[in-house]
Amino acid sequence: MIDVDGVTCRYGGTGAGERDGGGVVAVDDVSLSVPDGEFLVVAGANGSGKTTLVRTFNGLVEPDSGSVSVNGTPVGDDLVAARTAVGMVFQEPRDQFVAATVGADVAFGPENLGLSHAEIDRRVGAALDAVNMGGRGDDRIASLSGGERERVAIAGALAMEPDHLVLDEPFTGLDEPARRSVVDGLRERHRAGTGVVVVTHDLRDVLGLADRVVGLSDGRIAVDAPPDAAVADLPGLDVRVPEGALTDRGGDHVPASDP
Ligand SMILES: Nc1ncnc2c1ncn2[C@@H]1O[C@H](COP(=O)(O)OP(=O)(O)OP(=O)(O)O)[C@@H](O)[C@H]1O
Repeated sequence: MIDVDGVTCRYGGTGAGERDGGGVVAVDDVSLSVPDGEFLVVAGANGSGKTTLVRTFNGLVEPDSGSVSVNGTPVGDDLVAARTAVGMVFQEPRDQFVAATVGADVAFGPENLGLSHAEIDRRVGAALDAVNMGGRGDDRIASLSGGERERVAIAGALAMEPDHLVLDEPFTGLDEPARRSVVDGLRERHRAGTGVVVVTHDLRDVLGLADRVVGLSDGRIAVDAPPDAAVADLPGLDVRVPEGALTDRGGDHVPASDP
């Protein structure tokens, strides 16, 4: 469980305690609980605070006020526990690769947990299988397509066996087959019990998978509802919803279409 309580984050300015004129308020007094196993979509226009908010979940961003705890422990008290429980896949996966080959990259996190070689191998194999990249451990990351890189980045997070997997705009720059492949992987993870948080300003790929949609506007929660109830309000937040979703949502997959 991730618990966000009255969190405010700002960039620039002179520091905590300053309400006005203190730089940009990216997240403004947000409270939110994310239960284990939930598929949550965090939507909102560019600059609405999505990335900043989710980065507080594992201490990548420290709030100026308010608190975040994971499984009951304040994030700042045990960063390793928070980063083990909350796996993060960044907006640009290139930023998070640390090794030249797929297998070495996915193994990096588990190696840092001090696990045995056998356990590391098991986790790497399971994580690559989960994203349909089984048997590709020796491939060079530089030789992969954008969709394959995204899936390797997801595998790297999965190998930590997180309670929650957080993905920031995972579909940017992917063509439809790649998007579909990532969506299928997320659906499987969710079915297997992992909580999934997807940050996006475009709901076409994930609305059908979501248990809940939180819409941000100017750093504040403007919508917090199941998808069926949320869709009517989302276009007002400059969030793209699938064609027909306002009148006829059904099934558990909304086909992606190119912009
Ligand atoms: N490192 C930073 N320094 C200064 N301002 C920042 C920084 N990161 C974000 N901001 C500002 O904070 C606000 C929220 O940004 P954030 O990236 O959290 O929003 P977002 O909804 O994820 O946007 P996007 O969809 O464009 O990634 C914006 O006004 C942004 O310009």
